[in-house]
Amino acid sequence: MSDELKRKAAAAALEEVGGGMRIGIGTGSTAEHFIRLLGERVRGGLDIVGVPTSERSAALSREEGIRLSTLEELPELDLTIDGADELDDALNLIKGGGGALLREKIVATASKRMIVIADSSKHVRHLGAFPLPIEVVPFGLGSTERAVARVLETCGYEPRLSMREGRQDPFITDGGHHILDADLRQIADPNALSDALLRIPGVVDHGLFLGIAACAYIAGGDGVRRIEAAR
Ligand SMILES: O=C[C@H](O)[C@H](O)[C@H](O)COP(=O)(O)O
Repeated sequence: MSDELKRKAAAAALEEVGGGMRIGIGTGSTAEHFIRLLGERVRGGLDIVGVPTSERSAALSREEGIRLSTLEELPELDLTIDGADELDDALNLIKGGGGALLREKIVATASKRMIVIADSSKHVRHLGAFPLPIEVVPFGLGSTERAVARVLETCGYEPRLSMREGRQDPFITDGGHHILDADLRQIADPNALSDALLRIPGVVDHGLFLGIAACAYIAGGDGVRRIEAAR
């Protein structure tokens, strides 16, 4: 069911893709539906070029016959279409459940518009039930973890942190970093938390995408809704 909803959200967002566009290609199970549907359109003659947000999405896009480029060749994109782990009414997001948050944020902010695709279970009143991914450099990991815990406490959260594990242990992102997942339950002030985390030198970025998404296609039992960010 949820997989079918993800496909419906992806199909609705695909309508926004036009010939000649430079498209940021997201990561995750919802984005994979988008990549497959985009591949069908490309094989049907649609001429676009994609910039993938992960090695996984790059591999699938190539299998689908989608022409790929980089932000070095194309520093500005027309549109990025990507999934999310959580989104609220203002279209603030938590991303990074699949570990691709850094490239996803770079690609989304290099785009004129970011469109989120999700099933309705991802649409929440307040962000935070999904653990917030925090990407950290391997050097100084112990100290960075302590600094993150201190920042969480200062911001009023219990510092429930876990090092994400992967096939290699710990998990390694496409950029060669690790991920700390912070179980915050509910994020009261996402902007304050974002600023505080980004002041820690060992933190590369985190999964809060604030004021980045322009619209979302959310698929539920009653169809696909399109929500615009109020700005
Ligand atoms: O790092 C992964 C990405 O941020 C994904 O877009 C996010 O985790 C949502 O993935 P899914 O569509 O599989 O729920």
